[in-house]
Amino acid sequence: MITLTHVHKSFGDNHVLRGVSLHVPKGQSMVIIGGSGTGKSVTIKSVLGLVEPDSGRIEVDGREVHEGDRDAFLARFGMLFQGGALFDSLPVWQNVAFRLLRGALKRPKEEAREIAIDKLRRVGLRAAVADLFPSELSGGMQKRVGLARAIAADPEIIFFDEPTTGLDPIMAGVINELIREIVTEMGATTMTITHDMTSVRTIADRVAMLHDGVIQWEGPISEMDGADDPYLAQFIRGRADGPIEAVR
Ligand SMILES: Nc1ncnc2c1ncn2[C@@H]1O[C@H](COP(=O)(O)OP(=O)(O)OP(=O)(O)O)[C@@H](O)[C@H]1O
Repeated sequence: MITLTHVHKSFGDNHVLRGVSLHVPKGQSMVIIGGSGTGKSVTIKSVLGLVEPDSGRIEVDGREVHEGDRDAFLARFGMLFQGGALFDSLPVWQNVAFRLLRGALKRPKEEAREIAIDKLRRVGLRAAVADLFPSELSGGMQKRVGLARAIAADPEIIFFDEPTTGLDPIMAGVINELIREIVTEMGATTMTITHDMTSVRTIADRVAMLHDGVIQWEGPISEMDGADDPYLAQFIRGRADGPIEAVR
């Protein structure tokens, strides 16, 4: 499980996180929503230890993220980056097996390739795709490859950063369904950032809305539509009128 307690982070005079407290129970899928620039990425980077908070605590399974061995800590995470973030110079299978070919999770090359092909199949891609290069794939296929890479090392914790950005609505739906299935079958603890309300409804067990540097609302997806928080209501219905200032 992941617990953030009163986390603050500023960049110069930009006070982004102003006391974020959030608990992600083990095996649950937490989706973080909120306007552009509200600090969703900064929150996730803080959990990964890529951004150091100015104050507050972040614990994974009761342990401060900055304590202990960094390699062993990062080996527990999988990450699907915004835009796929594949290496153009590497064939697909080496992208998928990237972390199995080096570092704490290193395996023999043949085994790493087999795992990559197995994960590609899991996300609906045939084995022949393994030897293509990312530039030869459509955006939807690249997203699947990114997903296969995120799950390659069977991580306990997975982060999804805008998993459907740039995809058409049907492909976005396919990726959302795939993420939900995989998360359920792996029993992974996940945090997802998205602006896509369809993703929220497909992927989330719980939803947290970040606004003005704090978690404005948090609860199970089943309670989201009926919640009487005016900020949440405005955001999920995409209304220009409400307490959140829309800059036009
Ligand atoms: N390394 C950094 N240095 C300086 N400012 C930063 C840095 N990282 C983030 N910020 C600032 O922190 C704020 C929050 O950024 P963040 O990327 O977390 O927003 P977000 O909620 O993920 O937005 P979006 O939905 O647009 O991706 C922004 O104002 C951004 O400029």
